[in-house]
Amino acid sequence: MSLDQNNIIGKPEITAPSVSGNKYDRGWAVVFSGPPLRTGASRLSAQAALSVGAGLVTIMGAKEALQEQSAHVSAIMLAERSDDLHAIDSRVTSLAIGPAYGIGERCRADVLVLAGQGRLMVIDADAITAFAKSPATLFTALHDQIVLTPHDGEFARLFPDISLSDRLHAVTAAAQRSGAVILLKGPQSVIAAPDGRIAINTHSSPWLATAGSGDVLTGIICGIMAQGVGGFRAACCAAWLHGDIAVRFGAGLTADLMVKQIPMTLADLGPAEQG
Ligand SMILES: NC(=O)C1=CN([C@@H]2O[C@H](COP(=O)(O)OP(=O)(O)OC[C@H]3O[C@@H](n4cnc5c(N)ncnc54)[C@H](O)[C@@H]3O)[C@@H](O)[C@H]2O)[C@@H](O)CC1
Ligand SMILES: Nc1ncnc2c1ncn2[C@@H]1O[C@H](COP(=O)(O)OP(=O)(O)O)[C@@H](O)[C@H]1O
Repeated sequence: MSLDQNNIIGKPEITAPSVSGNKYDRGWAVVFSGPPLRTGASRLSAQAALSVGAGLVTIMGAKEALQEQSAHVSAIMLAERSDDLHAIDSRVTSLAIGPAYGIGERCRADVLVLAGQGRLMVIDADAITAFAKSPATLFTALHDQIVLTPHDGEFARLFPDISLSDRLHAVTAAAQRSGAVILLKGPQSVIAAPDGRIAINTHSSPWLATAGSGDVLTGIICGIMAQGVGGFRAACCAAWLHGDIAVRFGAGLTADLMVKQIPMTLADLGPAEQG
């Protein structure tokens, strides 16, 4: 990934798997499932994470939710969550929580425990909204390898006093306050890190604005992170790739189709270096 003098994100590079490597070398992403009848969003995230190159992807959730997930996925693994989220396998390299997760106390507790593990992580959707009344509690648990991916409504819930009239300023202030990377979604998504780095993705199309699109973005970030890419860079690369899918596809794009387009988008990033 490159940035020009205006901090506009350029085409990312991908690293090909090593000839002697195995799937664990490409990382292991865990995506948290929503409850029964709300499992689709996390499934989109998990499918995107796998397609973008994570070596393994697990959907973790309650047994009833996994029974629903199991009717739809094959390569993605399913794991029943235990009450103690500290017990997640130490080989897991990235986490994603939020898409259709529910916004109750369980969500807040889970986010805080997971954020405290120091892993690369994406916090999206309900996992943002759940902290609307207590953003400071969330911020105390965050670190600079966590990416928050709010749309404007979610941003206003966490940062009600930060005006979105100047989006670059708003995202910079939010990253500094939260201690995490902020990816503010929109026609031109803006990404800022707590250390002051900032980037803008202009490679996009309005066809990206469709239900579940943000859930796919969350999965792309998590899948890139799984492979060892840090939070800011993973967010920038993912925003470009997500936009590229829509630029190529145009009319009729749906979130399900976005996942299927990921290999085509990656194929055009070559020639890949061997990792
Ligand atoms: N296939 C699925 O299962 C899908 C599940 N989804 C889940 O549905 C839940 C609700 O997500 P939503 O984002 O729809 O709703 P939110 O709960 O975030 O609230 C939507 C409201 O936020 C405000 N808002 C302000 N700016 C906005 C913007 N740029 N985009 C959207 N809303 C904006 C509007 O008042 C809007 O009515 C999340 O858990 C999400 O993950 C959605 O991602 C859609 C697809
Ligand atoms: N007008 C637009 N042009 C380009 N991209 C857009 C536009 N509006 C929204 N997007 C993108 O579409 C995605 C919508 O995500 P989100 O609001 O989380 O939807 P959902 O909750 O349905 O998944 C984001 O990646 C955002 O950047």
